[in-house]
Amino acid sequence: LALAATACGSDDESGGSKSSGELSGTVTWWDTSNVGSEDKVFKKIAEGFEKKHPKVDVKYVSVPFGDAQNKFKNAAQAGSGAPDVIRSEVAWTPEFADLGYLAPLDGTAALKNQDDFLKQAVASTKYDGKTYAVPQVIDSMGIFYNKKLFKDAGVQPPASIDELKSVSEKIKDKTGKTGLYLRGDDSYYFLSFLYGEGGDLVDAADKKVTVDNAAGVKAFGVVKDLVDSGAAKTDATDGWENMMQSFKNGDVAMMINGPWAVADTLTGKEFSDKGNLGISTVPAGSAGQGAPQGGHNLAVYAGSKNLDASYAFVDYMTSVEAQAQVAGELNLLPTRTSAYSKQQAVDSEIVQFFKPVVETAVERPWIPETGSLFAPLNTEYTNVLTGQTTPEKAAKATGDSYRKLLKGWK
Ligand SMILES: C[C@H]1O[C@H](O[C@H]2[C@H](O)[C@@H](O)[C@@H](O[C@H]3[C@H](O)[C@@H](O)[C@@H](O[C@H]4[C@H](O)[C@@H](O)[C@@H](O)O[C@@H]4CO)O[C@@H]3CO)O[C@@H]2CO)[C@H](O)[C@H](O)[C@@H]1N[C@H]1C[C@@H](CO)[C@H](O)[C@@H](O)[C@@H]1O
Repeated sequence: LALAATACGSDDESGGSKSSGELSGTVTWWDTSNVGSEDKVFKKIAEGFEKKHPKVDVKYVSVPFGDAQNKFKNAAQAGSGAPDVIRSEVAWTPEFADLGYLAPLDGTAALKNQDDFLKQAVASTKYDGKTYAVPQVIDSMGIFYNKKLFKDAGVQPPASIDELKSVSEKIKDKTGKTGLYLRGDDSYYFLSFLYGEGGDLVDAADKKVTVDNAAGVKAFGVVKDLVDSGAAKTDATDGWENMMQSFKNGDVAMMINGPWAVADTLTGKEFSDKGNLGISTVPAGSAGQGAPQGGHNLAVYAGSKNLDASYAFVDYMTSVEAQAQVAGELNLLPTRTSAYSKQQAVDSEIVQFFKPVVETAVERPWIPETGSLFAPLNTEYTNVLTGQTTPEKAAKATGDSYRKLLKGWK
């Protein structure tokens, strides 16, 4: 890859910047954040970078989350059309790094005060002993609930699957509404149920596929029963839209979701008084309680022609000030410890709720294949919820797919 010589100074061989003068040129940034809610704030912060560096022009490109991973891989592979900076989801980062598409950031201006980052947020940015991204947001999941519906039904947030079912039954009796919207087209929304039965997708330490063990079968049975019993409603497609509309319109009393859903939720008629939005921990299963860890990093494309400005942009967008603003305006979780004591983060009930949740969230193995575990799981999960397959068959089919993906794993 040709190392870029910026307009004012050149990068030395290591990619570190020796340019003494002002940064200049363009930085194209692919942002995957939700359009209409999150994107506005990230754009605003990026404009602050341009004010600080008047000779740099940030080209903001909004790329849907569902398209960005493949779009970036295709562009990087073709060597044309890739952005300078990409918002790289935690599972994409090890894969992009493994493919050589990301610039190592150690020793560059992108990485400042590394010790300030939460260790579980840093984990997905490290690959083969190098740092390939900077953590921007970290997240996990909880039960979002409609306090008015809960009051009308005389119920409290459910702490277990059994309580989830009894609470849903009371809500149905008293208000006619369905208790839970369970997203059916994205198996990330299955993980808290899998962890609740003591299961997991894989055991990376033992290089063992575990999604098809007894706990995995049981977990598929739990979510199937939630739908079959009427405690939850689901859809095989357009899950995000249907879940958000149902909850925002008060058609369901609960959804399991994460901080990235808050800004959009608060635009719903049921939550014009944001005090009506309650949030609680995901229900425990028969073996325990756990929610998944997700989030997003900012990474620099290895073939960027403007590494210096890209490093500076990544540093700026993940700074304490930027993270505090994002916590205040979007209720997203900082990845810097120091950001949690900033007033905007302290004042956010959502951030304060999720802080201990992300500290105990279940981490996935940050290996290049981690992101690829969801496509086969999505198929089986959706088919279980729509009655097209059984928990036993779904677990087995998923396990078989994983053993094809993870060469040599048991
Ligand atoms: C299937 C996909 O499986 C995995 O994704 C996992 C992911 O690894 C999990 O961590 C989890 O992500 C959380 C996330 O952590 C959490 O923050 C939130 O993100 C918010 C943002 O916060 C919000 O700002 C906004 O952006 O919107 C975001 C989304 O709401 O919610 C996410 C969960 O939705 O769950 C993902 C699964 O969804 C793979 O990584 C691929 O993405 C794969 N898709 C490709 C697979 C290709 C081959 O089939 C196919 O050809 C391609 O077309 C498909 O693109």
